[in-house]
Amino acid sequence: MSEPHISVRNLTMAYGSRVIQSNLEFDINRGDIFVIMGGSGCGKSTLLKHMLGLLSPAAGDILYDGQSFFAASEEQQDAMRRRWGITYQSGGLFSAMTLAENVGLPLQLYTPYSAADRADIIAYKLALVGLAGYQNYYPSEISGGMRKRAALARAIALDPEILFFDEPSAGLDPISSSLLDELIVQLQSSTGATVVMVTHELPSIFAIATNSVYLDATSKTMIAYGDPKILRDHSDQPVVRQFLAREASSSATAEEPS
Ligand SMILES: Nc1ncnc2c1ncn2[C@@H]1O[C@H](COP(=O)(O)OP(=O)(O)OP(=O)(O)O)[C@@H](O)[C@H]1O
Repeated sequence: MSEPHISVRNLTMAYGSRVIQSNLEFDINRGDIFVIMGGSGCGKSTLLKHMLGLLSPAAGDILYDGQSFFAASEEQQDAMRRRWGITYQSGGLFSAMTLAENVGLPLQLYTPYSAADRADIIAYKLALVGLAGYQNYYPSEISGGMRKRAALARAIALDPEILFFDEPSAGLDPISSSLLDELIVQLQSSTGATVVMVTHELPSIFAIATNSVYLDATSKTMIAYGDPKILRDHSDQPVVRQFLAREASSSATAEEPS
């Protein structure tokens, strides 16, 4: 079996002396659509920030293709980051820039492409997310679902090997949300990228996740790891089964199950 794309090794995360999660240990394989799950405040975003190298572990490490991120030099870390595409909950588009300028920004910053080549790549990436011809629109002129897709076009501008999402469908209606899910699956299969996402949305979790981890706020560690459909039916942890079997309609507002 090939080396895991991402390995979380004995990771403990803390803010000062307050431990959020400890002893996290799991792998994410190349091409997985991996979901970080758990109740409100359990540490999902904190884990994502560690994976992005924005926070340093209290203990443990995260390996990319077998290489430690936190033991790597700044130069090596930059090279690793260059292979990632990130979309944040808010979308994170620059409101004063057109979609073409937003998607073109990473190309301008990190590639030697000419303006004409960049324009071709921008058109291609916008078409991939269903926004062909929207180059000259500003974020405020398009819908929330379109803004999320534009942010995704920007995230894939540099052909990332890993795509990170923080609550990709937050604030979207169910139809836009399921369109975004379909798009994530399509992009994953056409690019072979590994996808890592934090989400509460059960429909998304069951529609697209190939693997997952469940972080428990009470015991402050992971209590489940695997395909969410299998965990829903067979986890030995009642709290995990309950989390995954709750009514889909309540998923947007669900708090941690007691
Ligand atoms: N910068 C910070 N400094 C101190 N504590 C923080 C900081 N950010 C988050 N926390 C705390 O860490 C815990 C985990 O937060 P985190 O945002 O990672 O959880 P989450 O699972 O993503 O939550 P949610 O599902 O509500 O978004 C929470 O108790 C939160 O209050």
